[in-house]
Amino acid sequence: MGSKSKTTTLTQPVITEEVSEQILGPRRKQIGILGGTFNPVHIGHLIMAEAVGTTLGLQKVLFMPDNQPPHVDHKDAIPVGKRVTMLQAAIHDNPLFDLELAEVKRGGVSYTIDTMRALKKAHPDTDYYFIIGADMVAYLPKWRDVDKLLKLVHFVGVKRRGFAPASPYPITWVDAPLIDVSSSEIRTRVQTGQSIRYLVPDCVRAYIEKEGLYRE
Ligand SMILES: Nc1ncnc2c1ncn2[C@@H]1O[C@H](COP(=O)(O)OP(=O)(O)OP(=O)(O)O)[C@@H](O)[C@H]1O
Ligand SMILES: O=C(O)c1ccc[n+]([C@@H]2O[C@H](COP(=O)([O-])O)[C@@H](O)[C@H]2O)c1
Repeated sequence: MGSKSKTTTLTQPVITEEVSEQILGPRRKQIGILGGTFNPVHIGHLIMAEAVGTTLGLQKVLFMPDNQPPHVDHKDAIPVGKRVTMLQAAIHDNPLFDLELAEVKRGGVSYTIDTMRALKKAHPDTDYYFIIGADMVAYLPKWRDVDKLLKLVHFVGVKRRGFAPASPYPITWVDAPLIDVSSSEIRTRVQTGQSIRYLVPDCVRAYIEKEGLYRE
């Protein structure tokens, strides 16, 4: 007769999270941030955020619309409120996703270093994973104070057609479905009367139609 092994099933945590934090100090949070102009938000943004959040086991992925992007001519942009409305509608049914309005509230040009300094000061117990497409990875050397920014966030790269997944900086590449969609393509399609069904969530498509966005 072999000896019987005894299995114990724990139905209650041995110590509560509160007690654990008293002993070990505050538990660090792992939060993703997808910054962008979202003019408009499209399925590429949603799929990359879902892939990074679930692959890295992040507690949240925050979608952070910029007020004014640092590197592009902003004349074509629609009012920030409309970009935020579309973003809010697009992410509302995913519990992993949330909106971060720090840059909109601050106003002016949205340099990421300014934003991340403020967020780290407000949430010192959080590790931030700043998610960028391969086009932005290629552009990183031109970001303001990128060396200082690298000490505040982990950069997570997602591949994008036409851009090599390579960088002199320490980037964590996450394998996400390759989605060949861009906001500029959506704007052009609307302007030229082509369908954007399935390229943006239906609520976003309805809003673009109702508000008559991107026709000019
Ligand atoms: N299809 C995609 N695949 C991977 N990354 C993407 C994709 N679309 C956007 N991104 C990334 O998401 C972030 C925010 O992008 P943004 O809001 O500027 O959209 P965009 O499609 O690049 O816009 P535009 O065509 O107007 O330049 C950037 O880091 C960008 O690289
Ligand atoms: O800080 C910078 O110098 C900087 C330069 C280019 C882009 N960014 C950020 O990168 C994110 C994606 O930018 P964009 O223009 O592709 O939407 C967005 O959060 C921008 O604020 C930041």
